Amino acid sequence: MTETPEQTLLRLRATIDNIDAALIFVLAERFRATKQVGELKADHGMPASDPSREEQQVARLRRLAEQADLDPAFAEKWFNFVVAEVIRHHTAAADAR
Ligand SMILES: C=C(O[C@@H]1C=C(C(=O)O)C=C[C@H]1O)C(=O)O
Repeated sequence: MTETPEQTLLRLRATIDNIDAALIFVLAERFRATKQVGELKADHGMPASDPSREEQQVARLRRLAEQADLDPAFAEKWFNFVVAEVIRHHTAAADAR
């Protein structure tokens, strides 16, 4: 029996909801790790940001995005958005010392 368009939409949306949930958990794990990096940096007077590391990460993520058929410019934008928030946290951790 073939699906109706409404059933197809519901099925696809269930997949989207699962993926969104997975992204939230993955992001939470990433921030759990970067929080520890922020505390380490604050404890040892290290700078909040590391532009050369970020450059390497962007190059790697752009390559991965191309392989995955994802727009590399979008991957870079997403990374920069996340890193800006991480650096905000690191700066706040250093200021709190
Ligand atoms: C997490 C770090 O701090 C900053 C945040 C990064 C990130 O979120 O990937 C990368 C480099 C740094 O600007 C780090 O230095 O590794």
